[in-house]
Amino acid sequence: MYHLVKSLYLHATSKEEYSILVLGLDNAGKTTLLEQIKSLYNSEHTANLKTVPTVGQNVSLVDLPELYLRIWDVGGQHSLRGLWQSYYSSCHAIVFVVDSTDIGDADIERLSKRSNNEDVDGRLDECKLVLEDVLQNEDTEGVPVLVLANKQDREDCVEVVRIKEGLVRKVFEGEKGQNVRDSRVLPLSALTGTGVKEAVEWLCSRVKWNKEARPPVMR
Ligand SMILES: Nc1nc2c(ncn2[C@@H]2O[C@H](COP(=O)(O)OP(=O)(O)OP(=O)(O)O)[C@@H](O)[C@H]2O)c(=O)[nH]1
Ligand SMILES: [Mg+2]
Repeated sequence: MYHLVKSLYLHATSKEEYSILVLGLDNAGKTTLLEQIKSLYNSEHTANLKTVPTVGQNVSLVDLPELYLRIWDVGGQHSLRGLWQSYYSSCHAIVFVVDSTDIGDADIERLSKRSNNEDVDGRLDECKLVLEDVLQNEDTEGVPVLVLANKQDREDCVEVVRIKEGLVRKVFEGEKGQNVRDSRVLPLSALTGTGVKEAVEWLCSRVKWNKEARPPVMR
């Protein structure tokens, strides 16, 4: 009887916890995004928008009405990207943050046609290769991916529709895009907070949708 009551109590008081892995090149805005998420869902937290490059990881547990999100923000510098794969098998969704001001015109088809001395693409090629690498890893198979076109507050940003059509769709539909998976591209300004709520809402709906393939942990 005690055990029954205890398990009923635990069932009534516990919530599902899902892990979200935030990836992207260095300087994309991952840590700024995490700060905004924390301040949006925790009234006691004031966002620290004076970030420094992440060496290692930042992790936060976000308490939402229906579930918990454990958000992992990992360093995006080249030398740190090798660590990303150790998070893949236990994450429930991946957020890939793109700096919309550092990817030229976001048209990967034109990349191959340009001559070597034309340097107008910012980090488009690097961004494409890194995203492909994430999608190709067998441990990310079937994991929902949210691409965030960040820094949309800046005048020199590329619009989200171009990032979607010129870069993301081509990577996802290309031979390195791997299997069909749930994905979305959304605009964001991590600095001002515009688009943060929509991003979190999309993540919540997709991790629940995918919970048979990647079950949550109870907390
Ligand atoms: N204008 C603008 N600047 C942003 C935005 N998001 C981030 N930044 C700036 O971009 C720089 C890098 O932001 P971080 O959040 O530290 O980038 P990161 O992706 O965590 O970088 P790493 O930790 O090196 O991987 C900082 O100067 C931020 O203030 C944004 O939406 N708009
Ligand atoms: Mg960081």
